[in-house]
Amino acid sequence: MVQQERNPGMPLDMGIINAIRVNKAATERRCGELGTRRMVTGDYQLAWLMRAISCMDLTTLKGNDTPMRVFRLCEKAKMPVRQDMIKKLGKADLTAAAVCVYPARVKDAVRALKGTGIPVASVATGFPSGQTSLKVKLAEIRQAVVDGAEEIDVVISRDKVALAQWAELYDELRAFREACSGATLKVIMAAGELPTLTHLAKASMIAMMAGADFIKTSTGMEEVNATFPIGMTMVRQIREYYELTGHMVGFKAAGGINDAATALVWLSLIREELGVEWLNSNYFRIGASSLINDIERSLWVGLTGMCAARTYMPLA
Ligand SMILES: O=C[C@H](O)COP(=O)(O)O
Repeated sequence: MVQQERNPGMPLDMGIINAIRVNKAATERRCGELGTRRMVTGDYQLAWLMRAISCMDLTTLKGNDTPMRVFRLCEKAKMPVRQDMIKKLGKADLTAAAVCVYPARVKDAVRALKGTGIPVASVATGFPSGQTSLKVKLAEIRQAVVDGAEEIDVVISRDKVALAQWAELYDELRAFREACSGATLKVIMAAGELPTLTHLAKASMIAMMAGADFIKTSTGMEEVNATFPIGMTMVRQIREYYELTGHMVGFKAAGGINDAATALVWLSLIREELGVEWLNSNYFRIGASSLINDIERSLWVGLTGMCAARTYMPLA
């Protein structure tokens, strides 16, 4: 599909922000319906699992990440599923959407992915807590871009949300967007650390007004990460923003997504709430450090009707 013009953002409109309210009970009720009807099966399921892979930011965010671990992850991003399976699935090739690493590992990933067209995403701005100065946050973004990251996953200042400092939040995100220059800006809401779904919805709208290309649920390190009520709240703001401006903003679900069945529910949430136009890597990502193997095993089961032996396909 043709990619739309990048979201340019818009001036902060407090009238819109003040009017945002989320009905938690209704949101949870709606989420309870997900995955219970109209789920894809058979060949369609295989196609959807492949879609999930092509929308995946393969991630490693560990204190003990080394160039070798990043190299191995990049090899997995280039060939996420065994070659013979890809052939059986009737695909010419299949890759992950991006590889996501800490800033110190960007150069390793850029080197490993050279010539593949797979972008490197760097977390930044004092990930995961964001508890550092604006000056340091901006320097971190700029350095990651200089090192070759094409996508920057920034964290919001949760204190600004808790204190309802909406203008300050907008200004900071605007500055992040400028520091990214041409790189894709993904704004992590760290939703599990925000007081309510209404705060999350307001912060999501502000991120889009400030020019976010994607809004992302979580760092993967909060106590509560990518839940469906969190995702539902965010994608509904994406829909509002689209109706307001005509700009499609992407959505990234991240944190604790580690089985194929859950990944499929995320895909159906996007299809039902935003439409199939969003179901590609320009507008939808799943950030995950341990999902790919379960999807690979599910593809195997779908292709052969048998479970893969531990020795044939690693469990993790
Ligand atoms: O951005 C991606 C997340 O950090 C991944 O979280 P996970 O390790 O729970 O899959």
